[in-house]
Amino acid sequence: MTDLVLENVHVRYGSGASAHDAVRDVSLTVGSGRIVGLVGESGSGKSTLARAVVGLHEPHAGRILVGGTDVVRARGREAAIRRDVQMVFQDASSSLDPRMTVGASVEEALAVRGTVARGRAARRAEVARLLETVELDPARAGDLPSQLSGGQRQRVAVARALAASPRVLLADEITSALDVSVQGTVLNLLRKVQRELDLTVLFISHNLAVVRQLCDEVAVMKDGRLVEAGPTTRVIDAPEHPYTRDLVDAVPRLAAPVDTPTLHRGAVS
Ligand SMILES: Nc1ncnc2c1ncn2[C@@H]1O[C@H](COP(=O)(O)OP(=O)(O)OP(=O)(O)O)[C@@H](O)[C@H]1O
Repeated sequence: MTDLVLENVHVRYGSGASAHDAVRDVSLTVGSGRIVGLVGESGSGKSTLARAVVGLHEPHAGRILVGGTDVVRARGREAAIRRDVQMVFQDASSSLDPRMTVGASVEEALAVRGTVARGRAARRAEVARLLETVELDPARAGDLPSQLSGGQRQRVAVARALAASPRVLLADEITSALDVSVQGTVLNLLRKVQRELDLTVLFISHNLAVVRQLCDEVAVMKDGRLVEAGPTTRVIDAPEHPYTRDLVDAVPRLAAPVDTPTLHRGAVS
């Protein structure tokens, strides 16, 4: 059981006159095994917040707790805590080494994170298992990223994140670089692994229709601050903050709930 708790988190870029507070006093809880959507217009601070959680930015103030442990203080000291939180980015093309095969890339994630240290055969078996988990044929392990589709590359990125056996996954616009036709399959995969592994997920997205289908709760950011958070249906169907209302009104289909055709709420494909 691992929850992610943000307490009064501030993240500042630069210093002095050029200082810019990209995240201001954000407090948010992602309950264990829950999926919380983080929405807000471009530049509102969503990625900065997620990057602070995985240690790519140092918070200027506040606490970030994973399963009750302050990860900012523990960082650099406890590899196990670092492994607990993994992030998948928007563009798998830039996060995968183009010269490295898919299998080597996943194996590297295992090796760097120390998940499997027992010889090559064990690592290869673990790579095959991870590829199967993300529904990629292990026979593709010898392929280069350029031989895969965008959706398949994103599956490899998910497999690399899962190599660390994380308890918390941050997904930052993981489908926005993909064709609409494959977005649903990647989202279904995310839901499948979230359920199978009981992951705690912070799901950053511009797409409120997807957030409505996927997320238990939603948090709304504007200018670095959290302006509203709550159960997804409540926030989308009865927004309290005018900014949330504007976001919802900008997506006419949200006015009446609809099924997103490629995303299956009940059965996991
Ligand atoms: N490395 C950086 N140095 C300085 N400022 C930055 C840096 N990265 C982001 N910012 C600024 O911080 C603010 C928040 O940016 P951030 O990327 O976190 O927003 P976002 O909500 O994730 O936007 P998007 O949806 O476009 O990804 C913006 O004003 C942005 O210009």
